[in-house]
Formats: sequence, structure tokens, C-alpha cells
Amino acid sequence: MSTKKDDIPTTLPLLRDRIDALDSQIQRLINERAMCAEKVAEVKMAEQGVQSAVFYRPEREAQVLRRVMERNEGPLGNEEMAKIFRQIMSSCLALEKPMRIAFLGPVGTFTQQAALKHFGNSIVSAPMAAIDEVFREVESGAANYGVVPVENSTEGVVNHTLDSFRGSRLKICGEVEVRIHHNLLVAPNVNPDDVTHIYSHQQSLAQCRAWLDRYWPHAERVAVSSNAEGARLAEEAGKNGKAVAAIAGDIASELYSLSVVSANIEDHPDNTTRFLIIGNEKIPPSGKDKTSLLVSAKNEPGALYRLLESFERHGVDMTRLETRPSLISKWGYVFYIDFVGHCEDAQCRSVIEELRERASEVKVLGSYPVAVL
Ligand SMILES: C=C(O[C@@H]1C=C(C(=O)O)C=C[C@H]1O)C(=O)O
Repeated sequence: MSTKKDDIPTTLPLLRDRIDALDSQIQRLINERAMCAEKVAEVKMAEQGVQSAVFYRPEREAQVLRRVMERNEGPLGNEEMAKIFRQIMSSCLALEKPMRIAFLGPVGTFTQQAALKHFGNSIVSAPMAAIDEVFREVESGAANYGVVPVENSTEGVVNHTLDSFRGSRLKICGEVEVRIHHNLLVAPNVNPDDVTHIYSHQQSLAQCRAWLDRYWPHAERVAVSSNAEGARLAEEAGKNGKAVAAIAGDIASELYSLSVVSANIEDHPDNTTRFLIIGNEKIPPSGKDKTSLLVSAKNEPGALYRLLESFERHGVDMTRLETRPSLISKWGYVFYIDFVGHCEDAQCRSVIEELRERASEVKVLGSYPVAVL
């Protein structure tokens, strides 16, 4: 039942009394919810076995968040409300079992931001030095799930991530998008006018290319392993009296106590990166899903046409097609295909069956809920 505006008190003491009363109700209800989650864990262990119980259920979490947004009447916005529930679920899941999440580190990267956006704050963070280490950490069971970048709206695909799926049995079990804002940063004792070198990840340097050409044409751009690493190097350089700048996001600038020379320097204001969540389980349908495939085409005329034709005939909406060298035969290719729907849906099953007849190999990388937040 929603509260009418007229029921809200109008004086400060009464308003604060009302807020205190509401807070204690909310707190009691959140704990009641947490008790249910604890019970869910017991049921899962009884039904699936203590060792093999699956605690994190992304399809269920997506459904909960979608319902929160659908029923929301304001004044808080849908996203704001969903973010609050995102964190409540994160705390509840941590009571069931704390999730260890491997991501492309170091601490302070946009990938960490993506991990927190997707799982909430109640996770154990495991920053890794490289994308294939994230894969290995999840494959070995040392981490429950991993987070890796897959494409950027300005710079395109992250090849390393796509290539890592080839030899891996991991499944994609979610996606998350993060708006990427870059800043030019220096250590507080550095005069920006003296800057001779600018450190960042190659993707970030590319996302700010036009801005750098215009305002910093003479500074040398140095590609390093991540923009957080660039920020760390800029902090260290500052201590040694060297005039080095970094390009990185807000988390990294705070983490390494750098000053912002210029904010939001990315060439495209809607610069966004999409990340994938990787894990060991297949995810059941959530009602609004996407599927990713890896398809090796036969090396013959019309091969790609015959793959695409199947999607068109079954009315399945393809959202992405990437081509990568096959690495097996010279001038052979593999295709990464994303489409709307779950691999258990009737039309999607038909498409996948046909692709299996028409291609030399089809690997379902995963079906997973479309990002909610
Ligand atoms: C409570 C459950 O376990 C986890 C916690 C959830 C929650 O807090 O709503 C939802 C899905 C799972 O990630 C469940 O499976 O229902």
C-alpha cells in the first residue's frame, strides 16, 4: 500500500519521528528477509548437497530487481530503488555464502566498479593481473565468479577476453555496463604544465585520443597494464619529483590521492564498457535473456550467409557479430554471436541446431539475464 502525500507530517520534529519509526520497520523487515535467505541456504544444501549447492542465482536476482522497478511508484527513481535492493540482496547472499569475485585488477579499475555494480558491495574482492588469470581463478574454483571487460562503445571489442573463451569451459552468467568517465590526473605536487608523459591503459588512451591530440599533443602517451596501474605510477612519479600524468577514473584518482587536472575527457560522452560475468554454472531463463555463441564457420562460399539466414528465418534478434582469426587455419575465422533469448527457448534451440549442421563447431558460451542496472 502506498502512502498518500497528506499523511506525511509537516513539522521537523514530527517528520524525524516518522523517519525513525519507518527506519526501525525497514530494519526489521530487512532482517526478516535476511532470515529467509539464511533458510534458503539450508534448503539448497539439503537439496543439492553441501559441496555442490549453488547459492548465487543471477536469474532470480534479475527477476527481483525487475519487479522492484516495475512496481516502483516514486518519488525515488526506479534505478535508485533497484540499487538499494541490489545491496540488500548482496548482503543477504553474503549471509548464505560470501562470494569471492575475481576481476581484472588492480584495485581501482573500471572492472572492479563493474563487479560492485553487478554483485553489490558484500563480496570478497580478488583483483587479478590479467584477463586469463581471471579465467584461471574461476576455473580452479579459487573464485566463485569472474568479471572481465568485453567491449567498449568507442573502441570496440576486447580481443583478449573473446579469445580466452576458446579454451575455457566457463559459462557467461551475466553482463553489466558501466559508463566510463576519464580524468587527467597528477600527483598534488606536480605542475600540470610540466607534464611530459601520460600513463594509462591502451583502451583509455584510445578513448581520449582526440582530446589528447588537441590539448596535450607534445606529451608522450605510455600504455600500461591498466589505468589504475597508470594512476599508481603517477603517484610514485610525483614522490620522485617527476612530472607524469595518468588517465583514470574517479576510484583510481581517490585511491592514489591524485588531483584532477581535467575531468570527463573521453571523446564520446556516452562512452560505455560492457563486462561479462563468468562462472561454472549454466543459468536458467530469467524471462529476459541473451545468449552468446562461438561459431567456427566452414571455409566455403556463403558460409557466413547460411549462419545469418537461420537467425532471420526464426525471427531471432542478433545483437552482435564479431570476427576473430581461427588460430587453427590461416585465414580461417571464428564468429562471436550474441542474440536475444535463452538457449532453452524454442526458436533459439532451432537456430542453434541449424548452426550445428551448417558450421564446423558451435559452442554456447552462455545464456544470461539482460543487465538490469
Ligand atoms: C535467496 C536466494 O539466494 C540468493 C539471494 C537472493 C536474494 O537475496 O533475493 C536471490 C538469489 C540468490 O542469489 C534465492 O536463491 O532465492
